[in-house]
Parts: sequence; structure tokens; C-alpha cells
Amino acid sequence: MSSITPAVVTVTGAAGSIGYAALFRIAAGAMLGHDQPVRLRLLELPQAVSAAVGTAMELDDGAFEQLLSVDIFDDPRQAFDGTDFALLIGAQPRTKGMERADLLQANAAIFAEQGAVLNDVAADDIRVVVVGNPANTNAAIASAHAPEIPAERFTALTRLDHNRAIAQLSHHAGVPAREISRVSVWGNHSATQYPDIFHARVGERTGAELAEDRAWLIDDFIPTVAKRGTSIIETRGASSAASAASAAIDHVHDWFLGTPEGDWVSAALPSPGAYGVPEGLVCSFPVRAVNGHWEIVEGLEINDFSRARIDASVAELADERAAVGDLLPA
Ligand SMILES: NC(=O)c1ccc[n+]([C@@H]2O[C@H](COP(=O)([O-])OP(=O)(O)OC[C@H]3O[C@@H](n4cnc5c(N)ncnc54)[C@H](O)[C@@H]3O)[C@@H](O)[C@H]2O)c1
Ligand SMILES: O=C(O)C[C@H](O)C(=O)O
Repeated sequence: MSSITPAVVTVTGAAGSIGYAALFRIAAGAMLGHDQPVRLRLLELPQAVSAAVGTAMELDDGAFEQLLSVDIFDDPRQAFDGTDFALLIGAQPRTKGMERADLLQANAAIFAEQGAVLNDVAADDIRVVVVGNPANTNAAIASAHAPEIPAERFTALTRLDHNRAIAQLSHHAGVPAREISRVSVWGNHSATQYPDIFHARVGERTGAELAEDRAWLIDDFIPTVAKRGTSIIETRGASSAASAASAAIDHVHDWFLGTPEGDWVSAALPSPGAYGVPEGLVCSFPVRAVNGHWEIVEGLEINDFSRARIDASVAELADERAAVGDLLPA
């Protein structure tokens, strides 16, 4: 038996597509490390509890060495009691023809309630990643309802966009993903996001060199990454699930265990005013995890091309914030 204190991990929407894909990898140690014992708590709506029970039976059948327990709840207060890591996935996904912002009113109330409950019952060192869309603004809503939890503990997932950018660069340059570093995704997890390669390293080449091909950058790379969620919905008939789960696991893994030396990743955090992004907007930045805390990579030169695109996505975040003003206490 390990002497390491078990981590309590709560996954909301546990019976949904992303939840199903995430749980087995968390149980197998992909998120917190293979030596870290884990207690899983699954939160679902009452009508999906039976499906969650079935998933728990399958987790049991995995005989995962570090999985100490799986408990299922339809009450957030119980599900978040003492939790160390909350993966807030449970929310309505978009379908063909919708933008993520169309989910704002449908999903916002979930995050207001869950933020308030986390504030009351979660562990002192709680770390939250919001996956449910529109993820950035949902994270802002949850944080606004959790005044006793430091705002930087509420993050939103843009690691999927980051991973998509690496994949597209890899195909374009013929360089394996492992040789690509320092990609940055700025802004909102939406079609306005800005995947920035000006600081990237792509094998022996620089991203800035690849960016000289402006036609490829503007007409191919940026829209392919930014609209990939839509392409998946149109092609697969449902929104991305396994890749989203994998990205959420990457996000928490790096937050807990650190980012690779010399590299950075992308995550949406409440802006401290960095790079001209208004304070408090939950915006994607290039980040490194240092001693369990995200730090925004400082001092990157932002050219005019990047500035205009970052500003456009930040403006959309400000509009989303205004649209849910009633859920954001002043
Ligand atoms: N940020 C990202 O990169 C990213 C990527 C993919 C999907 N998403 C978003 O993730 C969310 C989930 O997607 P999915 O494909 O798993 O959807 P899904 O419909 O398959 O599953 C959602 C699950 O959440 C549950 N749920 C709904 N409200 C809940 C609540 N209040 N508490 C607990 N559980 C609740 C539902 O019962 C359902 O089982 C969607 O909003 C989707 O748009 C985000
Ligand atoms: O695009 C969506 O609605 C799902 C998700 O946010 C994605 O990026 O795949």
C-alpha cells in the first residue's frame, strides 16, 4: 500500500462522452502519475446516475493499481466534499450549426452552482479545470461564485487547441509532434482563438520562418485549428470526446507535475492584466507550471499580426462576460 496521500478527483458529467474517455486514463495514472493513489467521485444528473454506475463497474473491472475508490453522486455538495481536483465536464455540448457561445445561457447556471459548492466544501488546494462550453466564461462564472478560492485555481481547457496546433504544424512541416515546442494559444476556446507560432520551435526550424508563408498561416493553419471542433462535429456527428479527455488529462498532469523544461503549454487563466488582457477575463495564455502553479510566460514579443488576433478574441471574451453579467457578482 502506498504511503502517498490519495488525491480526490471529482469528474462531472461522468457518464458523458468525455467523462467516459477520461476516467479510465485517470484511473490508470495518466493524469497524476503512476504512483499517486486516487479516489474518484463521479457527479451526474439523476437520470444519468445508472450509466455512471455502469462506468464504475467497468472501472472496477480494470483492477487499476492506484484506484482506491469510485463513488457516484447526483448531489454536487457530496461530490465536491474535500475534492483536490475538479474536472467540470458536465454540460450540454453543441451540435451542428451552433457556436460555443450559443451554450452560454444553457450551461452558465451549472457553473454558478458548482462554483458556490466548491467554495464551501472543496479541499483548500482545490484545482479546477472547466471543460464544459463555453469553457472560459464558465470558469469565470464558477470563480465568481467561489470568493474564498484563489481565482487562479479556476482554469479553462484550451490544451485541446494547443494540441491541435501542434498536430497541424507537425503535418505541415513533416516534423514529429515531440520536436515541436513553444506553441501558444491565446484568447477564447472558440473560433476567434489565436494559435500563435511566432515563438515556436519546429524541429530545426522556427515557427517565425514557417509564418513567412502568410497565405498558409492565414488561410490554412489558423482556421484549421480554430474551427477544428466544428469539423469534428460535422464529420463525427458529435463533438470531440477522446481528444478533449486527453487534453484535460494533459492540462491537469502538467499543472500538478510541471511542464517540460524549455517548453510551455496553453491554458486559460484569469488574466492578471498580462499582455494587455483586461484583468479577470479567463483568457488562454502560454503558461508554465512551476511548483504546482501556472505562470504566464512573460516577455514574449507580440507583433502587429498577433496583436490584432489576440485583441479580437479578448473582445469576444469581454462580450461573453457582458452577456452573463447577472451571474457575475460585481
Ligand atoms: N474545452 C474543450 O476543449 C471541450 C472539448 C470538447 C467538448 N467540450 C464541452 O464539454 C462538455 C461535455 O461534452 P460531452 O461530449 O461529454 O457531452 P455529453 O452530452 O456526452 O455528456 C455530458 C454529460 O454531462 C452531464 N451533465 C449535464 N449537466 C450536469 C450537471 N449539472 N452536473 C453533472 N453532470 C451534468 C449529462 O448528464 C451528460 O452525461 C460540452 O459542453 C462540450 O461542448 C469542451
Ligand atoms: O467544438 C465544440 O463544440 C467541442 C469542443 O469545444 C471542441 O473544440 O472540440
